[in-house]
Amino acid sequence: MVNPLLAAADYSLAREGKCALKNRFRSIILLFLGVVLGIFPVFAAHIAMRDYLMGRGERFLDQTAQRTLVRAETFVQEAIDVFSALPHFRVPVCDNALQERFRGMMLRHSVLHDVGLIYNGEYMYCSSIKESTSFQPTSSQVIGAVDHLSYRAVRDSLTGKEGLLVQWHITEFVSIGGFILVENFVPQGMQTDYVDFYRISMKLKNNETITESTPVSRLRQRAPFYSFEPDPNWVKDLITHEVNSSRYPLTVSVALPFSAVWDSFGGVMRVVDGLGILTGALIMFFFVRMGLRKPDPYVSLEQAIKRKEFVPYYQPILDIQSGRLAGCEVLVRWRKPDGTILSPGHFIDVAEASGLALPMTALLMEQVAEDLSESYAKHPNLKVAINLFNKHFEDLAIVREVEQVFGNSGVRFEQLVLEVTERLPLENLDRARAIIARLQELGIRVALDDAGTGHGGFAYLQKLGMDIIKIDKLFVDTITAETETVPIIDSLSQMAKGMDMVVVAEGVETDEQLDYLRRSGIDEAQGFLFSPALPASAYLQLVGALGGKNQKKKQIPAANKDNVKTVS
Ligand SMILES: Nc1nc2c(ncn2[C@@H]2O[C@H](COP(=O)(O)O[C@H]3[C@@H](O)[C@H](n4cnc5c(=O)[nH]c(N)nc54)O[C@@H]3COP(=O)(O)O)[C@@H](O)[C@H]2O)c(=O)[nH]1
Repeated sequence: MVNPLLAAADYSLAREGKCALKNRFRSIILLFLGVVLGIFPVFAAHIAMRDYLMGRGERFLDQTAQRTLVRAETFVQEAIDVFSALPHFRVPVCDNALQERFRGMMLRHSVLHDVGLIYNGEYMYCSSIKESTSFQPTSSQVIGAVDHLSYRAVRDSLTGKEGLLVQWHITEFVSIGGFILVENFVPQGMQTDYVDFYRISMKLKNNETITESTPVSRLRQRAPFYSFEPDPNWVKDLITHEVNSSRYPLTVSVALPFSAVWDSFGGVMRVVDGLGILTGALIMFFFVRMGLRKPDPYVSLEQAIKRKEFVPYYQPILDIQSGRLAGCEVLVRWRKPDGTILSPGHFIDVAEASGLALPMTALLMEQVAEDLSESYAKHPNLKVAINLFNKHFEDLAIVREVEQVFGNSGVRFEQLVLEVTERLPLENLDRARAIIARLQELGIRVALDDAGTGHGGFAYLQKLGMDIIKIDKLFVDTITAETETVPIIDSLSQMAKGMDMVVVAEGVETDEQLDYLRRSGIDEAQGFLFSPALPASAYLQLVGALGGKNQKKKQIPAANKDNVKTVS
């Protein structure tokens, strides 16, 4: 049969393992987040910059298209203004006077490459330049916005120049024509980052191209004697923008390869990418650090005290001469919100070093009073031992605290034992003595814990005026079946008896140890042989079963055996 009390202790250890697993899971999640969130800024910076550059390219195209269209509209308007000044109500006679007039118009208006009469839309006679100019329509369709006006794309057959022919119709067959050179449409010398990359084309509304200016054609214009190898990439991945004229059947479309915009920002992009990588690395570093960092123990303890997560466990102490339950020692446990139970080894040193041990003890005392009041009021012979820290012996605060907590509780001062460890030296023995004396005045007993392990020894016992001495497990462990004598236990026992002190042995685990201790006259003992530290409910059950005033020989649950142990 498994001892249920030890099973409870095993369960606690299992919970501790579960807690470590949970922390590891948290670290893995944080590391994962670090990697994911760290990569994010690298892409985000790149995409944001791409969008910005795309917008910048589109703005440039829009401006260029608008400027080109305004320029073209101005030219066309100028030609129409010139024609409207002519007497167009009758077919003019091509005489010298008319030719002179056309010549004058052409010279005054640099926009016009030629002006003349057009017959049947085929050629220009009465031209301002020569007797007649023949031209080839490059557009199959004539487009007119107004009845007597029409527009068509043409090329001068003599010079090969492309242009827009604006015609003012006088009769069905005769019209006045103005030949505008489209090379003038495209704004020259635009100072932009992309001047050598964009394509600009002007179309009539029927989609007939009047003119198109490509990076290659512009370069040829600038340096006609060089042979250019057009960059095959310039037509790839084009950003295009189109604007339509509301006055004339004209459309301007501008296109720019995105790579041109991208390349012009190569330096900036490298900086942005670098910043993205840096930010990503910082985020990654932050999360990785968080993932690998253990929570600040001080902060954790402080929060745990506020949330009252420290709870008392009670290890039964037995009178090994009579077999009666003598009381218990309070051993702190950290009950985490997820139910994990941590033993003091995980936090007691930090609590002591940080000073948080004081509020932790205050919290424990309050809970002890709450847990035991009812039961201990019925069993005044039972004691409860509470461990104090060395810092408790620096001022009288502990006396006030004990009075406040237990003064009105069911646990009387006479039932209280306060333990002071010999392991750590007390700073000021006189002050400690005064504090102990005040506690004893109230009826509280004081025990020297871990006796024989520290440097205080006999001096502590004498100077501090202890009531109880607790022999450390270290010495109890040396007792085996073959042991005849353990000098330190025997001498401590004798000395204590001489000073009228009660002797308690700690960490009793075997029958042999129990026999030896009892033979040596040790009064009380605690240890896994009887029971580990128990939660309040289990201890109160035990008190209910064993703690009666007239206890006789009782059965004590064995810790390491399947049967039960009788202490006689
Ligand atoms: N100032 C305070 N110190 C405290 C408090 N609660 C505990 N402690 C000190 O922490 C140390 C570890 O305590 P814990 O893990 O609770 O271990 C105690 C017992 O569970 C253990 N024990 C008891 N019997 C046996 C046994 O038979 N075998 C075995 N292997 N271990 C056993 O010993 C510890 C009790 O030690 P002691 O206090 O010396 O009686 C420990 O130093 C505690 O003192 C607290 O509230 N305040």
